[in-house]
Amino acid sequence: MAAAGMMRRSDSNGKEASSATRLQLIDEEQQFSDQLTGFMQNKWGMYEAGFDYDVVAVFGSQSTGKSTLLNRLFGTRFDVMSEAQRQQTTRGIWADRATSENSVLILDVEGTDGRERGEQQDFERKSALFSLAVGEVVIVNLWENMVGLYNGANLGLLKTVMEVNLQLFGGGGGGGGGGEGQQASAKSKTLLFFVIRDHVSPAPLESLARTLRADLARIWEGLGKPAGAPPAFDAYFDVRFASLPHKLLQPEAFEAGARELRRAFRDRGAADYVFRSEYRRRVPADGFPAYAQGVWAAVAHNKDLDLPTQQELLAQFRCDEIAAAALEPFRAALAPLRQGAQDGLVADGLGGAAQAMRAAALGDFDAQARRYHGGVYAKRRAALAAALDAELHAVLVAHVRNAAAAACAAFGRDCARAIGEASARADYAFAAVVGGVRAAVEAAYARAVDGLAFAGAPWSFGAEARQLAAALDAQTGELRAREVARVVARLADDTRAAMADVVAERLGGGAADMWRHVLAAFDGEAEACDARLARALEAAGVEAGGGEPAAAARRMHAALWDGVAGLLRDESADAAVLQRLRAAVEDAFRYDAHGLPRVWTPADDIDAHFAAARDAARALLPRLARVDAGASRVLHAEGFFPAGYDVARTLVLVAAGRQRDLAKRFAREADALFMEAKRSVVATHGRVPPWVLVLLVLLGWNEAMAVLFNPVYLVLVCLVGGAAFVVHSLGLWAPLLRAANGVSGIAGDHVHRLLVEAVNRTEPPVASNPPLRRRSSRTKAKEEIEMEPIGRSGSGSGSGSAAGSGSESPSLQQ
Ligand SMILES: Nc1nc2c(ncn2[C@@H]2O[C@H](COP(=O)(O)OP(=O)(O)OP(=O)(O)O)[C@@H](O)[C@H]2O)c(=O)[nH]1
Repeated sequence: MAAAGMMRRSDSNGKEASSATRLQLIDEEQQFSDQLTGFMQNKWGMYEAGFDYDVVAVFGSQSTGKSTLLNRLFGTRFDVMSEAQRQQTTRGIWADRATSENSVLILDVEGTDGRERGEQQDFERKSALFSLAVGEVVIVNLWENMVGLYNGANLGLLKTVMEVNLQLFGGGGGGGGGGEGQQASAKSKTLLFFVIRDHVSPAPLESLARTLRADLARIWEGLGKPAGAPPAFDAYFDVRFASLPHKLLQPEAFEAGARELRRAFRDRGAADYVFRSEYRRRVPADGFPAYAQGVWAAVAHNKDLDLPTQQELLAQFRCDEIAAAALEPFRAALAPLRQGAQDGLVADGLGGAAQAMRAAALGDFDAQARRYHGGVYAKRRAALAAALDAELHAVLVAHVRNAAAAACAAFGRDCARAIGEASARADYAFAAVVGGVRAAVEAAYARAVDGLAFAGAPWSFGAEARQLAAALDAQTGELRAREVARVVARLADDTRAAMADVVAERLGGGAADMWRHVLAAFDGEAEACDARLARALEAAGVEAGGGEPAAAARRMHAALWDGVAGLLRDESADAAVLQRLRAAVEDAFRYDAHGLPRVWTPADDIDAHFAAARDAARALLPRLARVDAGASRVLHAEGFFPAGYDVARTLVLVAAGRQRDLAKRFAREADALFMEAKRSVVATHGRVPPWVLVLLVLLGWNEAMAVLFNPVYLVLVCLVGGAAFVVHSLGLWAPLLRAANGVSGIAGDHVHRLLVEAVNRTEPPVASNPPLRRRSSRTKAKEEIEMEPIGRSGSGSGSGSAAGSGSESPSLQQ
């Protein structure tokens, strides 16, 4: 288990006071600390450094002053062995940040010779692999007296460093990937910075450096190189040398040398500045914990440490983390937009917001993830973009559909309003009104979807725009059809109104050519309506010459004729037809050729006149019963009506059955007319002869004088005369006579019954001769009048004259 080496007390291990900023990255049990991320974020402040940080490790034999040197150079607080106790202090690998402004991570590696031989070689190799994989500068710390002595430990350490370096960076640079980090790591060089301690001999540093270079060359020559690996030592390493005086014997010189050396590690502007970009491993600081852990995991388990693979794994891990982090604020910002879209709202400026959200998420991702393995970064970025687009597109599509639905609703609503307002105006044009509304709603839709199909987005919403256009086209078609239907209905109403007078006049006249006039008027109206419809269709935006105008014209023709046919049916109702027949027979029978009323005389042949008038009226019935369509230019024209329109059905106004019924009813009414004529002859010419009047005067002279000279009689006569005058003036003679007849009949019957009873009382009844019930002649006549149908004399067609002149007219006999 990893352990943080924080707050160690000097009394427990003989070290100096510990610092809270150092971390035992790899402990004695070779466990990797799980606190590296926390240290980088919170204690060292390096997590956001990107590539702008450096890693330096120190190698060397145990207790050769490595920790002391690091603390001098970088201000770290690594444990330093107490000079009194002289025991190993650094176990595993410790890490701390330099106190300089530059972000420098220092790795204090356990000294060689610190363990048993087998264990030592194993850990030495592992720590070298790890340090070279994550660090760019390796400080090799050694005593001056060890230089040139072919000390086994130092030779072994250098050999190990070169071997693992070849393992890591040999072989042509490892796997590809093309990313920023991958390219850099494949070409990374390592700086071997030899610090010769206790340089007290007169041998100059250059001499010591030459010796060490010769050792390095000899070791390099003896190493087996991977196939394809650059053979030159310089392809992998830069080498620098420095020496420090003896710390105890020359403390001031030591401190001065340490300060000078410190400057080389801190001063970025110095010509000999140690940390150069070509040494960097190009692992982003925020990925360093995962990278270092992955490297150590591979090293600790003796797996092949393939840095490109490690960097790729790191990139995958970190890119996923970064993508997840980038998605969070994106989803938070998208949530209200999604809710609005689900609620059917249309948001303003959604395109800009969507683009900004998408760009922000990708920007957040790019800012961190682009430092990682290029191939992985590109894949993860594409995956992130796809995830963003999927979520964004769902919201945007819903939004676009809301906008389209709103546009359709607004189109229907605004068209109805605009048409209602404009249709009463003289310059009303359907196409212009609807076109204006459509332009407005399409502009509103365009504003709503503006910017939604921004650059880089894999959608265009062209299909939605086409669907909206199709929906608006369909709505326009429906509105246009309603407009045409409205125009057709108006034309039909106008035509019906215009034809009403013509129909009434012509059918009332009943002339033989009445249908020619009626249908000529209809033809004219139809032609006028054709012209009006053509203008209306043009205003409605219906393309001339297509099938639609012709179809509309056919529908209009049907509507026109339906209206007129309805008019004709109204005029062909039973009462109307009877009225026309009655008027016809009256006109012919009652009026002479000059239009003067006839006064019938006994010399007139009433029967013949009546028969002629009745036959003429009867001839009118079949004429009224059916429209003579042959008189029209258009009714039978090809294509005048829609297919399937049954014009023949509309031509029949009075069916055959109705005709027969009407003929009967007309005959009865005509007979009444005939009877009236007959009575008028009797009334007019049935006068008392003059000699009868003279005889009456002579015979009644004495009675007249008696009345005149008797006041009682005179008053009685005056009263009776006055009453008679009143009855005559009021036309009450007929009912009075009927009442008198009734009374007299009843009285007669009563007297007759009394007489029979009296006779029956005086004479025994004769069984063979039952008493006869004799009807009075008056009652019998009355019953005959009531029972004889008045029209019987006239109902016999073809025998009108015989009926008129014979005994079939009881009223005449009376
Ligand atoms: N002679 C000499 N002694 C030194 C020098 N620097 C440090 N020392 C002493 O060497 C001893 C070990 O110092 P450390 O810095 O702990 O050495 P180290 O290599 O880190 O030790 P380990 O971590 O145990 O391997 C201490 O007692 C130091 O005082 C030096 O330059 N010369």
